[in-house]
Amino acid sequence: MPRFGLLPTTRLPSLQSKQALARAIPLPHKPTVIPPSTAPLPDEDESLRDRLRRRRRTEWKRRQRGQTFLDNLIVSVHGGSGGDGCVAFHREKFVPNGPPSGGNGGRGGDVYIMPTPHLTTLSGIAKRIRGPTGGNGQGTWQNGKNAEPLVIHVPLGTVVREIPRGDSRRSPDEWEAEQESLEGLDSTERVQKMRDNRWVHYPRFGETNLSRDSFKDAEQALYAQERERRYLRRQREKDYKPLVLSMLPLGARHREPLGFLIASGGTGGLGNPHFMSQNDRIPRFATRGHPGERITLALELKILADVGFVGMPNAGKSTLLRALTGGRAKSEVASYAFTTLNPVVGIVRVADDGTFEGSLKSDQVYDETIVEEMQEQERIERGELAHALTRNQSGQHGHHFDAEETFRFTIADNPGLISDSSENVGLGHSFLRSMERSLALAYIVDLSGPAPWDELLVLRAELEKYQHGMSRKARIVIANKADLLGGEGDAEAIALAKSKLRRLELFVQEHMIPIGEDGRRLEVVPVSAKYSQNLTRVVGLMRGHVQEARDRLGERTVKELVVDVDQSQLITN
Ligand SMILES: Nc1nc2c(ncn2[C@@H]2O[C@H](COP(=O)(O)OP(=O)(O)OP(=O)(O)O)[C@@H](O)[C@H]2O)c(=O)[nH]1
Ligand SMILES: [Mg+2]
Repeated sequence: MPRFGLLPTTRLPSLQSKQALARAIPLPHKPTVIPPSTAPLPDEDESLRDRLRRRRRTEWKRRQRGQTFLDNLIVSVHGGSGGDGCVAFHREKFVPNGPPSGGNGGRGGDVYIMPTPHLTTLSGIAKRIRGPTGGNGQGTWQNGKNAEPLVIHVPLGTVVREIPRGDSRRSPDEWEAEQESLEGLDSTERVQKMRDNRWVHYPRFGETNLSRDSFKDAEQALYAQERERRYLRRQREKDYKPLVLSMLPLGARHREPLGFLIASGGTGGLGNPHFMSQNDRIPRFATRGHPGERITLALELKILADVGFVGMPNAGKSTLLRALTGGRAKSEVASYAFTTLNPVVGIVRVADDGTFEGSLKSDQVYDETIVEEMQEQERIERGELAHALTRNQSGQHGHHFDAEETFRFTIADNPGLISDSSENVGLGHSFLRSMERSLALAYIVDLSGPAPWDELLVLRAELEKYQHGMSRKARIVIANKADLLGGEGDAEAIALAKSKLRRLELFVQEHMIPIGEDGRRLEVVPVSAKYSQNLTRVVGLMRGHVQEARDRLGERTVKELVVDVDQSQLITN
């Protein structure tokens, strides 16, 4: 017996509040196996404090008026310098003049860039990034330690470009930096400084070394190597292509666990045994570590989601994203406005028969994040998760769907748009820039609100104010929270709900711009994101629109949008 007449399936708990819901959903319980925990459950105060904390963060973000959504950043990256080689001689009882025994320096840390799904903005990335320095060599042939690599985590959809020579935003590379540091010095001082940068001498032997032939030969060889390295590096710069870190959400596996190498660390210096020769049995010099590669990158966050959600705050965009991705996309859900502060991208995986990953768990309720966290905490307290299998182990999710999946598209859940967002009210609209290239947009409105049709007008106006013609990308109107209509299932309430939906449909037919030349109107789909109802229809429609847009764009443009990462190695070592 349906509780309301708009949606096909029902069986909803009758709920007045989130606390009631937490009690209403029976959780499997094993009291005989695990004794009840004495740890206190999260109480009302705690949840209130948490809620306040989250709200304060939102308020702060609002005061920034969208400026903290950083989608362009120039970063100067230095690979770590190599460690210095060591000048030492072996000392042992009864061996008065032991052989040279200085160890080599360790390699400097390489710097990698890695697309990471849970990041949504570039604002956490430092503008100057330096890999760790390698360890210095030590006596008794002890080589210095190689430094750990450093990984820069960036959001998916980040485009990485090297800033070319001649651009004022570019920082000097390792050779240019040295030249700058020598400016204003006379020629003797320059030579002296360059030697200091390259050589380590045995104490009090600096002067003597300079006059020895073995040192002069070694110095010449070192400069020749440097020239060759610089030549190869400059050659390689010509082949740099932008690296688009966006293929990965579409399921590509990481080739390298650390991401993509962007700046190699410098090699370590050589210890004094390396310079032993016929002419010099006791070399009293060693080389310093080489500086790491320096590169200036322009990072641009271009979220290349196929479908972008456009809706007012609290319409349920984040809940819908979570329901469509089977809970994989972690977008925060709460009952206050502007919960989502940055766009979040999720992947919808669809099988041939129209089922999608999110529809595998039919009775799943996607509630507010805080409620879900409380429920999870309760389960942990009861010890239920102690032996729980992971999602992949239990086969409910993930690889299990791989065989059935025939189509996938990405969705971007955006912050709420309100009237005058274009005047930078609310969170502003800077995030829309990341959606300009979405293939389609979906309006999300709250069907339980007093006038969902007015929401549509505001949303369309804001899109148009941002970019003329942008609202033409809208393909579908999702009328969410349909479960709140229909009262207790009485005929009168159902009739009312139906007439409200009908009114919304009529409004869309009369006032919203038709899609394409054939005059097709936006389709209105009533859903309940929270209880995953009627979502198969939404997925079916979105799939059609994405497919259509991809076909229309043609092969060439799609390739431009999604550059194959394999072909665009930024560094070709
Ligand atoms: N009853 C019901 N409540 C829903 C549904 N979808 C979302 N909600 C609730 O609506 C509130 C807002 O949901 P969100 O998903 O955070 O909304 P949003 O559009 O992402 O909001 P912002 O991020 O602030 O723009 C939460 O309290 C949700 O639990 C639904 O289908 N039915
Ligand atoms: Mg949200």
